[in-house]
Amino acid sequence: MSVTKSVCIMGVTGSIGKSTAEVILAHPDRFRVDAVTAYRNVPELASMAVSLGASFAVIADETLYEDLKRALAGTGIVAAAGENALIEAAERPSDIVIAGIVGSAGLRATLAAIRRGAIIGLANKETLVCAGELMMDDVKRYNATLIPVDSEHSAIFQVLEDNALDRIDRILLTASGGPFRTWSRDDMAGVTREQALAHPNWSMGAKISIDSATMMNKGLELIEACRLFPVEQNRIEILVHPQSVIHSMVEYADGSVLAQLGTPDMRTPIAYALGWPERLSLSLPRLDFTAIGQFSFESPDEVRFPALRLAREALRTGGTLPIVLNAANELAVAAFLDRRIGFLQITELVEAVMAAHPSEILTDIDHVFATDILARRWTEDMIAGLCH
Ligand SMILES: NC(=O)C1=CN([C@@H]2O[C@H](COP(=O)(O)OP(=O)(O)OC[C@H]3O[C@@H](n4cnc5c(N)ncnc54)[C@H](OP(=O)(O)O)[C@@H]3O)[C@@H](O)[C@H]2O)C=CC1
Ligand SMILES: CC(=O)[C@@H](O)[C@H](O)COP(=O)(O)O
Ligand SMILES: [Mn+2]
Repeated sequence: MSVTKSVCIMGVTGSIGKSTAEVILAHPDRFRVDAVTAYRNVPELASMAVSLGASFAVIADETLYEDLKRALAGTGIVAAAGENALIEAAERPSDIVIAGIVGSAGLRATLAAIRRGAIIGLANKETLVCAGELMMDDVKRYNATLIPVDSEHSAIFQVLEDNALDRIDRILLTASGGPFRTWSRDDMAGVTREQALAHPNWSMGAKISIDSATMMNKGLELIEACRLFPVEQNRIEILVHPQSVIHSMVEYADGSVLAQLGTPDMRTPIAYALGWPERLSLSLPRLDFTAIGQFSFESPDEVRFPALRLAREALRTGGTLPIVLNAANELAVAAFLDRRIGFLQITELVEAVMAAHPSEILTDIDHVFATDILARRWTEDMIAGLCH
């Protein structure tokens, strides 16, 4: 007989948040939702809080507190707002916190969940890029459990044998290649927001969709993998696999390669994290191998996709450089989505900000937040310079 687990969903109005809600609603006997959070989308937050039967709902933008209170009037759900309320949501004694906020904005709340020893289903990869080593230290210190939700890292986690890190020869981190996998740099120069948002296999939020198009997503995932599974950087290979069916693979010392496969649907890794250490049942379409016909593989092209080279450089250099890479990328992607800069300028900006600001040794978590703020300022100045 399984116990009912309580869940906090950070970023419930987003793509990960909604997929999490679907898995939970399909298993009403297994889960109870305690807290839900969003940034600015009050109507969706209120409606999801009600349909999920949550007790506590947080809107991160403080100016929207009264709107949320009004939207929840008569429901018995407590409304709260602001960064401290996000932390409060993560600190409430739920069994599992799904970290589904986008960007480094999710870091304080994820740390709060770690520091109370929670089980965290981590989708919010930018937190590991910015503060990975400090986060992993805290996971150990506070006896927390981090279950990766990012599909590739979930795959690696699922095929990782106990205490096997020293018997791993290679981790093969698969990449779809994004919508411009076969495009030349010249052709990429003119792509529109709509073309860049149209991922060939996955339906996701705007920021990660653009990251997939520049392949910065794979760069961030490389850093994420090094933090979660501490093997040397050169043992992690990025492998382009346009079908997105093999979600990643681990090659062991005896030459055996273990892979996790599935349809490209985030409900599978989310269900794995929610159910862990058990597997939940999910009634999703199954893989039809004869319909797929063939799997193909390619090497990544770091010339057409410089984000891969930049992420490797940030990882190799370490210190504050991954924070600078991430902050510059977050702002550059937002500027592209606002049609203020072109597609190729996203990685050009990241490279310029990284080059202009040498890395420092990372001291503590306050240093992470201070660097994030500074790097955002530098990037904003560069974007303003480009747009005039
Ligand atoms: N989508 C996917 O399939 C996958 C996503 N991921 C990772 O998961 C994370 C979430 O991605 P995704 O769901 O696509 O993103 P979405 O943009 O769809 O959703 C983001 C969520 O975070 C909230 N949010 C945004 N900014 C802030 C902020 N400053 N403070 C607090 N909350 C905020 C949004 O609220 P509001 O709606 O009010 O703006 C929304 O609930 C990302 O880190 C992404 O890289 C990883 C693998 C797959
Ligand atoms: C679903 C998921 O995990 C995404 O991170 C996905 O990997 C994006 O696809 P790319 O392989 O194109 O980056
Ligand atoms: Mn991924």
